Amino acid sequence: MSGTCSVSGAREACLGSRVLCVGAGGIGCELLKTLVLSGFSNITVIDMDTIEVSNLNRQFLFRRRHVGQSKAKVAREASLRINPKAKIVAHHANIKEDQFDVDFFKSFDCVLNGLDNLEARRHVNRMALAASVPLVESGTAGYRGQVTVHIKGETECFECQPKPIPKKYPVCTIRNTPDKPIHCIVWAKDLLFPRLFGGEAVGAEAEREDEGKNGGEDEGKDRSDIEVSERAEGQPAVEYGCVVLREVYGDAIARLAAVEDMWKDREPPTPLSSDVIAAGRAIVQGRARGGDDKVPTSASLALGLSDSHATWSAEQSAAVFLMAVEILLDGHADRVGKLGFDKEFPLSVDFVTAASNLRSHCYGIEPKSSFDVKGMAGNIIHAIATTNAIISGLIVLEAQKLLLRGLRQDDDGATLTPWTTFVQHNPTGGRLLQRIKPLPPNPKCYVCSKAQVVMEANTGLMTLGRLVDDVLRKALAFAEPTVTVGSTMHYECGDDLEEDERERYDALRKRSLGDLPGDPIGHGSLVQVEDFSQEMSVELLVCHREPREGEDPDFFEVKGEVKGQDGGRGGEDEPEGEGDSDSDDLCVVEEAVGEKRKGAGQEEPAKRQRAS
Ligand SMILES: Nc1ncnc2c1ncn2[C@@H]1O[C@H](COP(=O)(O)OP(=O)(O)OP(=O)(O)O)[C@@H](O)[C@H]1O
Ligand SMILES: [Zn+2]
Repeated sequence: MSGTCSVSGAREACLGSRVLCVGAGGIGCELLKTLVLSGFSNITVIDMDTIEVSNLNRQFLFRRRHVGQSKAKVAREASLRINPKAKIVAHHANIKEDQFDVDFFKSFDCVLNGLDNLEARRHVNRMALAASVPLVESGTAGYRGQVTVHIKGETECFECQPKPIPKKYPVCTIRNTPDKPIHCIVWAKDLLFPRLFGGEAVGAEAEREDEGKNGGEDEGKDRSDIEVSERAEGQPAVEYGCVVLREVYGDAIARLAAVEDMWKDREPPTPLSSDVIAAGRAIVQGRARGGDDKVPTSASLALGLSDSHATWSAEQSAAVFLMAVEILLDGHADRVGKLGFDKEFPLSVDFVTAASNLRSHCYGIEPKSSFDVKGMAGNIIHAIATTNAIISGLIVLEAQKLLLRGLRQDDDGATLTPWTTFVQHNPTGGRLLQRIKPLPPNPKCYVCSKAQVVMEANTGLMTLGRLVDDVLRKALAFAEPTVTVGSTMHYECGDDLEEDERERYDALRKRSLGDLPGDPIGHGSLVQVEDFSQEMSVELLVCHREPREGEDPDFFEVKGEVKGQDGGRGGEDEPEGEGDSDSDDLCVVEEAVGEKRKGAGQEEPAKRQRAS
């Protein structure tokens, strides 16, 4: 073929292109449907998950009879029914597995993402770069969504811009000075619930302010320090629940309120009155008992509080609290000590709703319904099928342009320009979609431009293990990092290591950077980090410094373009959705926004344009 070809010929070739779809969830299902309806005939789909009942409302390739089956496989069958001529390959697997190596990615003409987590997105970004295959990335959060196009050397990669980090709350706000419902919810979920029913460390949301210390040997140590008596031998669960209420909401809050310094600029909390506790107990004791001995699945339903959108009075909250304590301690005795909050476990939602609302009551904060609490505690942004459908249409449009670009060399390019498109929540000027030109690659990006990464740390304290786990894997998203300084290889991983090598690396992991044999890592060290699975390498410049006052002694800061990705600082924005007039059915907790909207480019267009 010469430099030109007919439009219809190009179109046909475009539709025959090899397309890789990663994810067969909310976006993935819509995407597969749109691809086959548009005539695409050579599709590979990967998803590691099985179908759940909660997927059925929007992942319409799936039916109730498919619950428990592979999403990728069922999505393939359903798409084949739409277009039986298409060739569709399905993998029920994690995209990070070794079988999906760079050669695998090279076998496609474009990659289309319908993922829901940053880790997988970053991995696919690196694989697509290594394979020089264009990537169309997408994400939705409720009514919002975006599609971005990543072409190596031409547009920014997925990791060129720092992504918003998940919101963490200062632990002192959570423990002592809450002023928003979410603070009380995080307290109930991450501190009180584990204290009474779990053996787990506090969850991810209530973090120390001196971040960077979330992991390593200390994990599990940072338990709830809520002081509460143990249940006495033979003590009825409801009586014990009353003791907890008195100690945690009465005595502890009275002690806190007496610390005058704390309340100079804010209202002190009011301890929970014994009347409220007594009224709660009376409601529980007066409830109509069912004839059978079955353990109730829900405390609120057992008390006749069936409207999940209603907010309970303080007395009702006390009743649900006591009821949940009774059912959990007596009905689930075998699991006590191991229970964690789970948005699908109604008793934990009941408990957290009641416990957080009682705390809100003491602090003069508005109460929330169990529906709201479930969303906020479970970090749910309710997915909206229409947004997924719009986004999928846009992905296919961008994919078609990308593929045609390779085929129609006679085109002047104008119609085939890739766009970053945002689906807006509050359309400006009547426009639902807003598009901007993709930015060029960021020369400071360590992923696509090989820029150096600077890490500040206390090299006398930081262990090799922490460097590998928290810096390289977590903050920099390496899958299988190898660490070399000068001529010394300090660390490598992989399944093919000999036993003695593994032992040697395990021993080295415990040593501090400054104490590594051969070429220790100290101020000014240049560390070569390579990941053969991602075909990626970076040079890490280490700057030793002592911790600042009040800082975690084992801090680290990764500087340059990756700042904001170390789970460290920033992100002081107000929680989105909170206080929004339309937040009723859109429970947005910023943790979830951080995760979901990190999807692809996710800043509002106006902000990005200013930045560019
Ligand atoms: N590393 C991965 N490899 C393969 N598939 C992945 C990977 N990470 C995420 N996915 C898939 O991406 C899809 C994302 O879809 P979606 O956001 O609709 O999530 P969901 O789990 O189906 O729904 P929800 O989280 O809202 O209940 C999921 O089906 C998930 O299994
Ligand atoms: Zn980049």
